[in-house]
Amino acid sequence: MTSIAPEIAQPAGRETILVRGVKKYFGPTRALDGASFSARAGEIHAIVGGNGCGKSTMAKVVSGILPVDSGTVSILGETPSTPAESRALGISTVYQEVLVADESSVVDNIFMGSDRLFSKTLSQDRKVARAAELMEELSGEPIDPHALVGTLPLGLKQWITIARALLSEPKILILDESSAALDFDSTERLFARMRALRDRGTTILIVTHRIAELVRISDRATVFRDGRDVGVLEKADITEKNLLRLMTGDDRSGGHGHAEAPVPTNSERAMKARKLAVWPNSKPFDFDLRRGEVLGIAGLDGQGQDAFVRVLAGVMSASQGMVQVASRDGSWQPVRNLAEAVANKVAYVSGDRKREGIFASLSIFENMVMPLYREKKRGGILGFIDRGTLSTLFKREADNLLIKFGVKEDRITSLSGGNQQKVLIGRGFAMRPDVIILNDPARGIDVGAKTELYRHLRNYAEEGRAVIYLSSEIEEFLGFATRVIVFRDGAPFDAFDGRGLEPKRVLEAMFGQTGGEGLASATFGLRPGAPQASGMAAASAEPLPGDGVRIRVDMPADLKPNPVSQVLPHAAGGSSPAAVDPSPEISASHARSIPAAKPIRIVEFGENGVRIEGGRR
Ligand SMILES: Nc1ncnc2c1ncn2[C@@H]1O[C@H](COP(=O)(O)OP(=O)(O)OP(=O)(O)O)[C@@H](O)[C@H]1O
Repeated sequence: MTSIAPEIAQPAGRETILVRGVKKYFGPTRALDGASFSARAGEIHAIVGGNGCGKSTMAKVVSGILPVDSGTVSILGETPSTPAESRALGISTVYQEVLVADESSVVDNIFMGSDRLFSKTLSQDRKVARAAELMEELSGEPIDPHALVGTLPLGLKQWITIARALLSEPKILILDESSAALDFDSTERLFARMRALRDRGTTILIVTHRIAELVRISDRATVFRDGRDVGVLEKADITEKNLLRLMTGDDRSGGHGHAEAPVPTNSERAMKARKLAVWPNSKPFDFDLRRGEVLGIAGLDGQGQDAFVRVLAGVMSASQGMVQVASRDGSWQPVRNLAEAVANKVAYVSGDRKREGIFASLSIFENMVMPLYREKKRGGILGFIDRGTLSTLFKREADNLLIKFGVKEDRITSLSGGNQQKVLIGRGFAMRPDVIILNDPARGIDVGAKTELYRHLRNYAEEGRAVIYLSSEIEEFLGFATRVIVFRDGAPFDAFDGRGLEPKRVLEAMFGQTGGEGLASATFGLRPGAPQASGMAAASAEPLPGDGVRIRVDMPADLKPNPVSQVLPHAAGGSSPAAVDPSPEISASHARSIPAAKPIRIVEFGENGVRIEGGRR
C-alpha cells in the first residue's frame, strides 16, 4: 500500500535539513511557493517533480547559496548564507550545469573554491596525488591530473565536479542531475560511492529525471509540484507509478500504452537520400522516409547516427551523396545546407541546447518564434513583424508542450533547464515543418512532458508529416516509433519495426549482435550502396539454439574469449536487464566486418535495487 507521509516520524537518523514554508520568487515567477522539505543523516533523499517545479531552486536553498523570501531554513542547525559558509558547514553541491574551467588543469579544477579548506594543509604535490587518486577511483581509469580539462570528454568533466564535492567527506551532499553526463557503468560507480557515504552518516540529496535510477538508489523521495512539496514516499513506496501520480496529480501512468510499434499507413515518401556517406570512409547507403513515419535512430556513441540526422537536417554536409525532400508541389528539392532545409520545411531540434540551440541574450518568445520573423513580415519594404500571429503560435506551442514560464519577454536563461529545452522543441514545431528532425531532444525533460511530446509527434506524423527522432535512451522508442534504424561504423547496421521492435533487439544491434536482416527488408527503404558485408548474411542464416535469449558475441580475433570485462547497459523497462547467454560464439568473418564488437557482461538488479553479482544465467 502507498503511504504518503507529509510529516516524518521515523526513528532512523537525525534531521539534518529542515526547510519549512519557504517562498522564493523570481519577479512574477513563484519558484518555491510555501515548500517544506526535510532529510536525515544517513539517507539518500530524492527531490522529484516536473520541469520548473522548483527542484533546483530547493537544492540551491539547501546549499545555502540562494536567500529565501520567507520561511525557515535550518541546515545542520545553521542557516548558511554564502558558499563559503555552507562549505565550512560540510555541505557540498554538484550543480546541474557541468561547471569546469576548460583552460585549467584537472587538479586545479578539483581544488577550485577549496583554497581556504586545503591550501595551508596540503602541499601542491599532495594535491596532485589526491586529485589523481580521486579521479581514478571515480572514473575507473587513470587520469593525468595535469591534463587541461578542455581536452577531456564530458563524462570526465562531470567526474571532476563530483570529485570537487568529495574532496573532504561532506555531511550533506547535493547532486543536481549529476549523472546526466555519466554512462551506465559510471553511474553504478557513483551509486556505490553514494551508498558508502550514506552508510557513514552523510545526507545525500539527488535531483534527477532518470526515474528508474532514483527508484533504485533513493531511501526516501519528496515530490514537488508547482513550487510546493506534495508528498514524501518511503523506500518501499518509491515506484514509478506512485511518483507519477504525485508529480502529475492524477493517475496518468505516463507509459505509451502498447509496446508494439505503430504502422504508418501512407506510402508516399517525404524524404530520400541516395548513395549517402556521412563520413569519408563510411559505407554509402540509400534511405527513404515515408509520410506518417516516426523514425527512431539509435547507436552507441560515435557510430555516425548523430552525423546522419545532422546531414538530413542540412546542419552538416554529407561526405558524399544527396539528400532530397518532397516539396509541397510534388517535386524533389535538395537539402545541402540549413537554408535549403528551412526553405523546404525541414526543422531541426538539437538536444545540445548550449552549443546549437538557445540564444541566451534573447527572450523566451524570441527564442521560439525567431525563424518565423521573416515569414510573417508584411507591408513591403518597411515590413513589420506580425506580432499577433507570432503570439498565437507561441501560445499554442507553449500550451502543447506544457512550458512553465513567468512572462514571455523574460530571458530564456531564466527558465529551468527542461523548460529551455521545450522552447527549442516548440521552435521546431512552430515552423510547421513537413519533416521534423529531433536530435536527442528529451534530455532533462520530465516524464509528463515527454509523454506529451511523444503524443504530439505521433499526431504530427499521422497528419501526413514525418518525424526523425534520435535518442540515447532506447526505451523512448517503445510504442512510439514506427521503425528504428541502428547505426554502426557510420552506416545503418540493422532496422526494426512492428513486432521486431523491442528494446532488447535494438540494444543487441547497437552492440553489433544482430544479423542486419532489417536492411534487406524492402519496406525499410534502406539499401547499402556497397556490397553488403558478408558477415551479416552469415550470421542471420544461422539461428541460435536454446529458448533463452542468446546473443552471438563477435570478437576481434586478438581478443581472448573472456566475456567479463564489458558492460551491456540494461535493457529498457526498469531493473530487468537483457537476459544474455554470455558464452561467446565467434564468427571470424563477422568480427572483421564489425571491428568494435565487444564481449559483454550482464548486470542485474534485484527488486531492492542491489546488484546481483554474476547476473542471470
Ligand atoms: N534565476 C532565475 N530567474 C528567473 N526565474 C527563475 C530563475 N531560476 C529559476 N527560475 C524559475 O523558477 C522556476 C523553478 O525553476 P527550477 O530550476 O527550480 O525548476 P526545476 O524543477 O529544477 O526544473 P528542471 O527539471 O527543468 O531543471 C521555473 O519556472 C524557473 O523558470
